[in-house]
Amino acid sequence: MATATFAAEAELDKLEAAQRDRGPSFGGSKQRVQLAYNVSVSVTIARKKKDKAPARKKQILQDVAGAASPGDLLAIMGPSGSGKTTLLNCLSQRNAYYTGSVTANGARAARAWTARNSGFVQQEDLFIPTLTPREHLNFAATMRMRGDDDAPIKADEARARVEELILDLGLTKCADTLIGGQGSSIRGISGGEKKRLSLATEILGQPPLIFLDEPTSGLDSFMAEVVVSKLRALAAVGRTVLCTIHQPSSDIYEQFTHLHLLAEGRTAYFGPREGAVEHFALLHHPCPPMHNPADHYIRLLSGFHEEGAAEVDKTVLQNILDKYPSTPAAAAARQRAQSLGAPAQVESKEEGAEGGSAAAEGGALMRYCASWRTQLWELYKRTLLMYKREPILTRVRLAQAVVVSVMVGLIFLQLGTAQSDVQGLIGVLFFAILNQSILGLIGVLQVFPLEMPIFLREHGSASYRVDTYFLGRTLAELPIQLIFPAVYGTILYWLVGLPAFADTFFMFLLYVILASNAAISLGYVISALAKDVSIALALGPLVLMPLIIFAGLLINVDSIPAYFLWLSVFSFVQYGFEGVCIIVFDKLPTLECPPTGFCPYPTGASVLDYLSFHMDNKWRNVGILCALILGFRLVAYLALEYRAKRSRSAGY
Ligand SMILES: Nc1ncnc2c1ncn2[C@@H]1O[C@H](COP(=O)(O)OP(=O)(O)OP(=O)(O)O)[C@@H](O)[C@H]1O
Repeated sequence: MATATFAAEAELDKLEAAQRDRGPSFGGSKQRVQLAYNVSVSVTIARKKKDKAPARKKQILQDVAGAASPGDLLAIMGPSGSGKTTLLNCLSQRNAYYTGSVTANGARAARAWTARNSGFVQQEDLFIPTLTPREHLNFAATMRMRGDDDAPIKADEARARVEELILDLGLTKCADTLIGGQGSSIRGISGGEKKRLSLATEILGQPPLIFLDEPTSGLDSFMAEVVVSKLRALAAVGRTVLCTIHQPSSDIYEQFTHLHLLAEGRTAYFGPREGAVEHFALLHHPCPPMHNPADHYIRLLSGFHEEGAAEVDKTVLQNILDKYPSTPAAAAARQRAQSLGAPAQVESKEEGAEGGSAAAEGGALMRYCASWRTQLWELYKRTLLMYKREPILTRVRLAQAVVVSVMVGLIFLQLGTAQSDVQGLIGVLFFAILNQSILGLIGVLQVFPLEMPIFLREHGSASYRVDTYFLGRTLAELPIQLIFPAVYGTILYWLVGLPAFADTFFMFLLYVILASNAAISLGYVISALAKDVSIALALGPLVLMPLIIFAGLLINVDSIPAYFLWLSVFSFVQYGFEGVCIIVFDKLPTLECPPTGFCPYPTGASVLDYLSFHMDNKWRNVGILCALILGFRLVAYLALEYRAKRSRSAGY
């Protein structure tokens, strides 16, 4: 065992020397982290209503212990379902519901500390598809990089670091190509390039600790080797690198300094890579000559103890797992973990021995690198760029506003003031508000569900706050949300021939814009709460329907049942409709009556009476619409905060 450790250290020395010769490249880490862990995870499987079986606990990880120090490239290996991702999530504090301990340099690794001092490369590559790798990295650098004095890094230094990484990770060729993917029509960069971009994003800030979940998944063997050799180079300059990996090729396997082999949530081996050969030989399962040891171990841990065996034999696996704690490898692992700072006794977070648990910390304040203003500005710019790069949606919405207003304007072309025009006037005023409300609400339903995984990831890695994200995103959309209803309202107003008074026209536009924005704000609430786009699209019309019914046309506002009055309070369609009716009919003091026969609406005021609308509500409705806009937006923001908090404490 000692021989194996020395061999690994000698190899590390060689790599470090090569790295020094090659120049600064990945840059050394300011801090060094020794990680030691001993964790268990269990989940409660809820009782099904049908069968009478009680709820039961499922053990996912059981006393899984190990350690990693600067220079280590630790591979967490095991068959599918063995607990690799769960372990990585515990070590990176993304899973807060473990018992046991994870220490960094001898102290409990708190969640906020880990978020600041580690990079986490997820299995799934998540990027804004309309950005280029260079833009994405520059954004990440501004948000996450700190200088030597712990202050945000200067812009030129950040750019230089981005260029260095682009070069180091072989991204030069695709640096200015749109990333694509994520449901966008842009084809974008390749899977290997995305994986290297993920790695570049996470090591930008030179974190001393790097976690990677299946960094080679979806890559061809050459690209997989390239990625793992980059990880080895990162370890060689003093980083502590831990990754899960399913079944590495022998060349990739040779790059790892340490292994943590898992099966059924238990440790089958922890220690230096070379020591595994000796360990399995000791257990009478030596790796056959000329075999990839990784294949041999995974076969054993999957229960196939002989090459070519068709049936799973769990007794061999149980034997390996049961014997592990009493092997020299386990003793060495315990000694190493203790020397790297693991507590002698495992303490349980659930029992409160660890004080503030990571779960409780989930809601604690994260420390951000960029200032509040910088975050807001960068997020605002990024959203604008996204709209600029995919202009089709914006163009379609503008076309919608123009086409609908022209069409409706032509249907109600130049209405007069005769009794027969009153129905048309009421109808077109209702439609003016209704149409913009529906389009506004539906138009934003997909905003947050589509971006949620990226938002949660970026927020989770302390790139930006929830409020700056929400404000940046919504402020960038504001010009569209003001201009399009204004275009729609202007065309409709003059085609229909509504009273030609400047104040009436501008008040009309104000109501159309405010009602549309109240609907958009409600759309943000649904969008922030919905788990995915389809749920948001199903909820949107459901929520909007009663608000339309209570607008004052389909049912008189005085006839709304008492038990629904609370709901009608939120009907922005009603406030907008009443508002436009007030300003238009106020300017129509007399409506032409037929020479003979019934004349139900001799004046504009009689129309308002019929609708139970009140002149005094003209400015009150403006105020209520503004309050609804702010209120709905506040709720949407709180919904995002809630989701971010849940994701921080539950692990993502
Ligand atoms: N929240 C949960 N509830 C119930 N079972 C869970 C939960 N999370 C994980 N598991 C189970 O725990 C086991 C380990 O899961 P984990 O994702 O860590 O395995 P893995 O080794 O990473 O698998 P793979 O290689 O397939 O990604 C699996 O059987 C999984 O189904």
